[in-house]
Amino acid sequence: MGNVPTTVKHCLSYEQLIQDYPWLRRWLLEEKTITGHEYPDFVKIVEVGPRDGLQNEKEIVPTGVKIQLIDMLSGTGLSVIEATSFVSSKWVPQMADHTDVLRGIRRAPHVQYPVLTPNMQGFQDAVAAGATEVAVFGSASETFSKNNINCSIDESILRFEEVVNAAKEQQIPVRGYVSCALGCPQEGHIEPSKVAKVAKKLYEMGCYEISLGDTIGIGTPGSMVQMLQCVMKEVPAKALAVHCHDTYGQALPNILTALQMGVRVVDSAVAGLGGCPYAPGSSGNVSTEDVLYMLHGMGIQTGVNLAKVLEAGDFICSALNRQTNSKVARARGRTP
Ligand SMILES: CC(C)(COP(=O)([O-])OP(=O)([O-])OC[C@H]1O[C@@H](n2cnc3c(N)ncnc32)[C@H](O)[C@@H]1OP(=O)([O-])[O-])[C@@H](O)C(=O)NCCC(=O)NCCSC(=O)C[C@@](C)(O)CC(=O)[O-]
Repeated sequence: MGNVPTTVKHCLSYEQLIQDYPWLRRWLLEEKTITGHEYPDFVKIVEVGPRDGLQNEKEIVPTGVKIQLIDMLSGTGLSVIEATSFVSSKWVPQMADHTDVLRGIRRAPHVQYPVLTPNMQGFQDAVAAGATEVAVFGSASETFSKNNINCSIDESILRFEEVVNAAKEQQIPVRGYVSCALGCPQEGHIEPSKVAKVAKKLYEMGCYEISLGDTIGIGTPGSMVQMLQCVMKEVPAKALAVHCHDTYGQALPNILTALQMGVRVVDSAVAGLGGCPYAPGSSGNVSTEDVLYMLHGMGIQTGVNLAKVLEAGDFICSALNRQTNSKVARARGRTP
């Protein structure tokens, strides 16, 4: 059953309410719609805090802290926790301990722990460290591709094909990212057709899910609609995820818009950690706590326990000696 405002609940019985308000009855019982939009019963959350959240930290975060964070998140009901990246430590020093992190975590049976692998070297190192799921990460912006992974978009596609083919042989699922889906820190506006082109290539080569990244958090529901309309001509909604940074405070409306359009997977980071080292000005990911609060408030299930995610957020904020970026955590007085 959906949520009925508590103030209203106290005045009238639930039965009385749904009898008196046909629109409410329709929403709660029949159409599962809110103001005319269809929403899913369940949304999958992909927790990216340990990777996207921590990769930009200036001070090296102790490996033990990363492991403890992932272990705490494993007990929250999350089914996917992106653990680390097998990238060059010269490019991203914070992820240099990828092997120790992956080997150190206590894997929960129901949880996948994907890791980023930009090329065959990363893929081989990841598999040697015990990775059972990997992610390749491309971009819709030429400049960002060059800055982030030191190659053009076309070159990156060739590299990813190698990774995906090798992964297929070992039955390792591959997720694909398209960065700069709503704008680029260097090029500004990115045509939706460019996003769709890269998304299509990743999907056709065998990525089971394509995560569309608003890397610098610049999008609005308007640009999200335009981009998704274009991408959905090439990749089915069921294979798409949205990955929103909250630089301009647009992440939740953008996610809501994506859900209205049929997206069922949302990336987020505990405590709103994050920022991309190659995207100046990008702030944290949308916080997992805030996404859960919104979804649960709409009667959408996630299987994730908000209270336990708040505890993991307390832990990492204390370890980093910083305030949470989660509005829900702040509203609940959880500033370490
Ligand atoms: C892709 C490379 C490696 C190319 O880097 P490169 O310098 O072009 O690599 P190369 O092939 O020319 O090799 C140069 C050296 O790097 C080594 N190397 C080569 N590959 C690897 C590897 N996998 N792991 C470790 N070392 C590696 C290689 O062995 C060699 O070592 P040397 O002989 O000089 O000692 C580099 O550009 C890189 O590591 N980039 C990673 C950037 C990154 O992690 N960015 C953040 C993640 S993306 C993101 O955050 C966006 C996302 C996904 O969240 C979505 C969104 O928000 O939109």
